[in-house]
Amino acid sequence: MIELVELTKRYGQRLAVDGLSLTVRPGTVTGFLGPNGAGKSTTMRLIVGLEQPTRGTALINGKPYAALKRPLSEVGALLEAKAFHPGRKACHHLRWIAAAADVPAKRIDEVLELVGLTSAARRRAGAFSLGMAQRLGLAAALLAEPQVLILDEPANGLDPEGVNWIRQFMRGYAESGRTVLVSSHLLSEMAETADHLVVIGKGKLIADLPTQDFIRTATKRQVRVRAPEAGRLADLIRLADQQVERDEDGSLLVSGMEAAEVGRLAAQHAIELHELSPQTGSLEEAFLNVTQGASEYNTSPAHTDVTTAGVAGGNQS
Ligand SMILES: Nc1ncnc2c1ncn2[C@@H]1O[C@H](COP(=O)(O)OP(=O)(O)OP(=O)(O)O)[C@@H](O)[C@H]1O
Repeated sequence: MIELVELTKRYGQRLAVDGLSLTVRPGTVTGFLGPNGAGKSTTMRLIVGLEQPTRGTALINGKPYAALKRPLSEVGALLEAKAFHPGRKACHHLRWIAAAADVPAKRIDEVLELVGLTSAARRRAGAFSLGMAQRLGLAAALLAEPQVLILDEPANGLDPEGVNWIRQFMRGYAESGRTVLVSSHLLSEMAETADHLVVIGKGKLIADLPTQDFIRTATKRQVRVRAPEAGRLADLIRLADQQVERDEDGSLLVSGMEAAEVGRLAAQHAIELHELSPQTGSLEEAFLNVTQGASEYNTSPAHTDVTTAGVAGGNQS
């Protein structure tokens, strides 16, 4: 379990983490989300004692990192993919960590096998691709079979097989009763992996709740309806003071009513229905809704102005 109490980190004028209080529980994968610069990596570094808080505390299994007797068997962290000596072979990198953590050498082969790096064990880590470096970092984090796993963007650089593997792995790890905290910008991936979400913006807590609740509360709930007499049904819905819009494919998207209510209304007026389906929003939609205004680095809309773009002196005439 990880507990943060009023955790705060200031760098000069900048409050990177601002009074974060939350608990990351065992048995679940907790996704840690936030726009760029929100303070996710800083929070993770504070948890594992790589930074000192300006104020507040971070506890792992009830203790600050520095007070853990066998830190590597309590918490494994993958924070920086290329945190190894580039000239060292992968197996040698793991050997010194194993020695420091008092882990038997045979465990090195097990973790290399687990992350799919057995065939690269004797290659120099400096020549590894980003995906291979991530796998090696994960192998190091897992050496002492820690109770708590903290992963900062672990899917970064992984190929599709690797992304799928890490998702299954994190789920399995949490199901065995351990704690997993993982940050990621891959929201569709997070929607499938995380049971619970912590969302921060500008260092502050925005949301801390189960993934499905987060999506439900932060997105528009709609019901899609297909009916030959869509126009008549739309009029009845508006008469009931609810909102309805026509989608491009001719179906209706009703807001403010449950599917059963729309079905009842249609039945009362003998309107034939060809589809009646509640629409669930996406994690991406929910994330964008709640982090509006909490993002420091906003971009302009993603379209290209063809009248001026890419043409030096394009507005001369
Ligand atoms: N060592 C440091 N010195 C000064 N400022 C820092 C330092 N580390 C982080 N910051 C600042 O703290 C803020 C939070 O950064 P952090 O890397 O924790 O965000 P993040 O949520 O992990 O972002 P991203 O999604 O881009 O990785 C940023 O404004 C960053 O510039």
